[in-house]
Amino acid sequence: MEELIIRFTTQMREALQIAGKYKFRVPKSTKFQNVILTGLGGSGIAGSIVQNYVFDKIKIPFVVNKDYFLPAFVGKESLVIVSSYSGNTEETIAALETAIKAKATVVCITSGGKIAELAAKKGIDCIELPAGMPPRSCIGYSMLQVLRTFEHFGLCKGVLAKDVPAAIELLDKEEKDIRRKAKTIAAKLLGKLPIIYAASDYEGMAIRFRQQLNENSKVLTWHHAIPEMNHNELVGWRDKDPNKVVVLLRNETDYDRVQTRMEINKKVFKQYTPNIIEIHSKGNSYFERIFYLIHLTDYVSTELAKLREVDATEVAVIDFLKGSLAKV
Ligand SMILES: O=P(O)(O)OC[C@H]1O[C@H](O)[C@H](O)[C@@H](O)[C@@H]1O
Repeated sequence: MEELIIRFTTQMREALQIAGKYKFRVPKSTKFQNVILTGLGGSGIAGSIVQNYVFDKIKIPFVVNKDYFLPAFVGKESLVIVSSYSGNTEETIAALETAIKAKATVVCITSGGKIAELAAKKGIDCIELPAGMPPRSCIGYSMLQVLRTFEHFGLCKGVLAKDVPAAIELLDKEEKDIRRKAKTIAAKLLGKLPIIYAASDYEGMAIRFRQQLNENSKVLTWHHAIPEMNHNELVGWRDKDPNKVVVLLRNETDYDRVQTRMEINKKVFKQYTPNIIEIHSKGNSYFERIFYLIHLTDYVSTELAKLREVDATEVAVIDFLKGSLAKV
């Protein structure tokens, strides 16, 4: 896993090439009434992050779907982006079949599997990714193709040409510092329950970190977003527990009232745990900050795996689950 994280900016460069070369079958002038991205785990998360980004830009509804089913409104006027790295995730295949039946415009993002087969059979747009890696390590490949699709249909602009190259430069420059920071953070997480908080527009990022701690470090963790957690979860902070560690993902650009909330929240957390880690992003654009945080927290997850003496790559329990499901 660590080797894949080390080559993250190489992956991003390759992802830019894949995006640049891909020629869509569906014309860019096609207009939609809504957009749905369907995908699970390491492939669905790109959708959640892009959803946070386009929230204040996109003029039509955009729903991220992590299930077998699609919303009832999906029809001829919908764009359905099907994201599955392996192309074999049963929930995503089911959603693709529903999208085809509903006559939606479909774009698949995959390295192969049944989804690539179905896309070829039906003549559907399919952006192919290099195969053979764990899906969660391919977020650079998948996120850039989601952005490519959005840019093709005029749903956002400038990210691939400007923000992503700037992010690559930033990560290459910061690589040593990021790795050093990751080791320090992982040491503070060891043996504790991490509780991740971020501003709402970085909730996708908080989920990504949670998922990486689950799959790579093999730990339980939870996340919540601010301001929403100020209206419920904050009241749950009542018992002193030095085994909890709060991880605040912070950005210079976080809305000022949210930053004020974080400061007040810290005062509350401090009454119950001495462990508060603040991770500050770097970068001048949303995606520079996102890729900075992804890269840093990916390393945190593998450093924590090393400290816990677990294999970051294996997901035996998910294999067991899929094997059991296949028998039913
Ligand atoms: O991207 P996909 O191939 O559809 O996989 C979706 C998910 O499937 C499995 O559960 C893996 O353990 C996850 O890491 C992965 O993110």
